[in-house]
Amino acid sequence: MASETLLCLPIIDFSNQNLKPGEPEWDLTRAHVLKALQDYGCFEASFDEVPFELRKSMFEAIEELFDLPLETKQGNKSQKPFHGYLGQHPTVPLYESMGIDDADVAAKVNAFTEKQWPQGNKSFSTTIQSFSEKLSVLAITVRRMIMESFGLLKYMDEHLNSTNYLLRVMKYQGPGTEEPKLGLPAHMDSSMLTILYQNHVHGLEVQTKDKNWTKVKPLQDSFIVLIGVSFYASLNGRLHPPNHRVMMTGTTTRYSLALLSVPKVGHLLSSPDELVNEEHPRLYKPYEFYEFLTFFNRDPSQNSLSALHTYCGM
Ligand SMILES: O=C(O)CCC(=O)C(=O)O
Ligand SMILES: [Fe+2]
Repeated sequence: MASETLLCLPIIDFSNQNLKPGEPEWDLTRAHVLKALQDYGCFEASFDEVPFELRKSMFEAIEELFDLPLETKQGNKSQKPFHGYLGQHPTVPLYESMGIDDADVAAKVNAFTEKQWPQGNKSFSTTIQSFSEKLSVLAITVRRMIMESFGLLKYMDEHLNSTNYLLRVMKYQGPGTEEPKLGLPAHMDSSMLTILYQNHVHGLEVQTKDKNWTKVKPLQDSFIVLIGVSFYASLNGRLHPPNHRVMMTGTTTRYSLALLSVPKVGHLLSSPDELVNEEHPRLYKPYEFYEFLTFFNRDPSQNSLSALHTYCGM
């Protein structure tokens, strides 16, 4: 379907100092979050806890990483599907990406950095860790608000402790034409929650409920928050993850990053009984995220929700 429309996602401000559970501002913001996720599965977030200088350093760090020789980048391998180096794929020639697991944990980031730069690169590690740690606060806030909205307070700690943070960094080459070319195929994120941040080059498109593909052009300072399939399953289908893709035009390189809240190895995902009733029968049997990802990885071209249904649907 042609991409013609421009989508102005709801913009929600998380910079307010009074944004604390129990405060009126919190309740108001939580209502906006719920409405945006019900309508689109995603929204734009402004969040000034990540300083401007750090955002700038982050793109410099990512560029430096992608400028390394291909063999070095390909050395970034992982047992976990979709975590290591991805790129040089004939169907998505513009796309390259790498994953840094536990990107908010200094020791883990250092280990990644040492593999890429055996001689060391302290500023890369510091930038990645600091950015991820600061941005994870936004992920926690949004997840708290979602859990509260569905009356799941008693599961809050378990939910927040059930994930770690994977940072995926992306590079999309400009195709050198004004005719849009596929940067990243349509998909839903398997994560619990995803927070995207991009340089000045647009390209993200989201499929709305009426099935139209619409361009998302976030403000320069905005993050895009999307709900993932793991949250959909944990909420027994209450919030739907958005289908999204990247389309590229022109000659400028697009850099983007995604901070993914992903279920920890061994954690069993299941929806609380409170969200199961006659109107909402249980959708999935409890499942382990990485076992599902391994199953999904056998045919990543399939829709991840139908893959989940095949894997553990009731
Ligand atoms: O580059 C983007 O803006 C989107 C990336 C994305 O959807 C993903 O990594 O799952
Ligand atoms: Fe995505």
